[in-house]
Amino acid sequence: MVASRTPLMAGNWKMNFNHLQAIAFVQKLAWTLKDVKHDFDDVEVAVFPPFTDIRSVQTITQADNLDVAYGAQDLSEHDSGAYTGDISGDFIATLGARYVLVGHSERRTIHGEGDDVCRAKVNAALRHGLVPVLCVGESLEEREATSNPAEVSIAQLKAGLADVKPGTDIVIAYEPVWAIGTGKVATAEQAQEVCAALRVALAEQLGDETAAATRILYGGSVKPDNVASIMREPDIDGALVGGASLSIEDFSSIIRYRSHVGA
Ligand SMILES: O=C(CO)COP(=O)(O)O
Repeated sequence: MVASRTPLMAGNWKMNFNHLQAIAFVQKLAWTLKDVKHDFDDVEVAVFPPFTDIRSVQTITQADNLDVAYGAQDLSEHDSGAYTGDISGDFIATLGARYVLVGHSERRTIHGEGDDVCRAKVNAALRHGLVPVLCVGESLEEREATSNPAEVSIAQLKAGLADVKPGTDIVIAYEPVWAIGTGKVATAEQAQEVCAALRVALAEQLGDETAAATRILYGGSVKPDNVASIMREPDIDGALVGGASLSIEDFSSIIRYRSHVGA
């Protein structure tokens, strides 16, 4: 269990960067962040590269003694065997990864992963000592069809965590589908409203102590110019960044959000 809600700034590279590009990117990120460590002392940084890059990211972070965690963007719900194309949580953990995304909206919509699959994947991650980052969020149609914008996310959270025990180290990422890759960021108030409701749902499911210690991230068009206002909200403990995490300049600025004017 995390002792406190250390802010987590996570870059989801999606299907970008081959392993050679990943090496160049992480080396440059290390170089860029080296002299400004005091700006983000108490912030945890993580990247989520494609599977084929993880070994290279491990090597670079070890060689440079770099304080950047990494994780996979998905995992198999199975541990080993005849599952062509699947990647086991065991393989990911053996590469020194700390995290794994589960139920990203692109997996849910493009690959048809429903709540049962997400639940099995959360359990698989935990079996291998990985911290699952369970992604939840509503589509525009779902948001418009209800008076409670948190309804869909709460249902996804409860289903995904159905077998999780109190005290387990997990991360939740609220990513409204209508804000992903669209440039349409949720307002800080909209993001806070759902994240606060998710914390209440966490408390109902796993108890107050776990809910108070669990990090809830916001994702969806996070950029250097909106991250500080999002991070000011009391129930938002970090960001899951897509497009802007592919730019050294933008991602390092997001990591250093505390140094932004007015932050
Ligand atoms: O899906 C996301 C992160 O997982 C968000 O992507 P964008 O930051 O590109 O909107």
